[in-house]
Amino acid sequence: MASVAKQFLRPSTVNNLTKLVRNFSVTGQNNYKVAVLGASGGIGQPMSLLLKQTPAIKQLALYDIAHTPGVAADLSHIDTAAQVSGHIGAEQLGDCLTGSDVVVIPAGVPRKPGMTRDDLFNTNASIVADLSKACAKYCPTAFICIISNPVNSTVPICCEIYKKSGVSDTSKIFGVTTLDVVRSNAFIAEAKGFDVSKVNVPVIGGHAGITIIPVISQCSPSCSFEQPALEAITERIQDAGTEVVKAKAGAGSATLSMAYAGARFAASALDALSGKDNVVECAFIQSSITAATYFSTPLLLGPNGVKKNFGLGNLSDYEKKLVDACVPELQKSIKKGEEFAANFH
Ligand SMILES: NC(=O)c1ccc[n+]([C@@H]2O[C@H](COP(=O)([O-])OP(=O)(O)OC[C@H]3O[C@@H](n4cnc5c(N)ncnc54)[C@H](O)[C@@H]3O)[C@@H](O)[C@H]2O)c1
Ligand SMILES: O=C(O)C[C@H](O)C(=O)O
Repeated sequence: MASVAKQFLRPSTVNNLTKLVRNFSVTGQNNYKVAVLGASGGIGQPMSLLLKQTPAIKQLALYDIAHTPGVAADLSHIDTAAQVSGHIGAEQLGDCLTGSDVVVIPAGVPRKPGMTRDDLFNTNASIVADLSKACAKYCPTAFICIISNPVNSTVPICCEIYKKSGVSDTSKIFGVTTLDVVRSNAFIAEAKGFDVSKVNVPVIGGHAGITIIPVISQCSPSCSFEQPALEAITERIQDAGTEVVKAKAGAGSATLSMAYAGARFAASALDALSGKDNVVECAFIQSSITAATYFSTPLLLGPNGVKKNFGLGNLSDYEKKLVDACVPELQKSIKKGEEFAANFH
């Protein structure tokens, strides 16, 4: 199989706001409705700011259980085309979602020091299940971009809730693992002295600890590390979320970098919807690539979701060992999500 790196074109979205706006000024018509669920949060607010500046968006619908009228009023004063609406509380969720083409979901609580992402499950599982049920009802054909942790369980929850709601097509439900790609690009560019805007590292697996697998052997431009350095940078990427949680010392987890990564993935979804070619992102989706029924790999996105799953590509022996260790961990998280959804009403 040809190396994914050759097929894994740098996503159409880019590494700074100006290019992001220019990128959509070229390809995006002012056509689409994007909803953000959890829009008042640490991720939701900066991500909504970035989305407000995307010409392809004609309506930006902001939903939360608190503060959304203020966030919407604030953003609506920005002189860009997207019309902003604020929606607060369950009775306004339907209006927020109806007609949405892309829904981004950062709703839920973040980690504090000493917690794992799985420790968030008891709180965030029901939040994501409720919001998934509403998406299945009001915008069943939208791209659903789940940020809320634990992603390795919340994406299966969303898919199962869709099926329970009578929506069999779950092919546009994505776990947003873009921050792992963004981090890998940044850390490797720094280590190798590369121009970071030209670095692309596929990240496969899931979004927690050892399930995060940067495929450095497929890095573009190509690079290599001695084994100790390779293990060190791999572990830094796997633990990067915890690095931020510790640095924030109880004030939460990554928000600004996630807002950037979430806006990038949403912009790629809009690119795909508009029919742009070569829209490639890694995301956590239902998958038959490994024994885990959900797995993140590089995906070619199109108007109907995934056009092509590039799979694992050629892995090094080290990366194959990482995948072997990842799969049972993923299977446990997936099962936990599916069992929750089965009992959710
Ligand atoms: N996928 C990733 O790479 C990634 C990266 C960073 C953070 N996260 C996750 O994103 C989530 C949000 O993090 P944050 O820092 O923005 O948290 P935050 O607490 O700052 O914001 C969360 C927002 O969700 C809202 N909310 C809570 N329940 C809701 C509901 N039922 N409906 C709608 N909105 C609701 C809250 O009011 C709040 O505004 C966390 O679960 C965090 O772990 C994921
Ligand atoms: O680490 C966290 O809890 C948030 C997020 O998953 C991250 O990777 O930053």
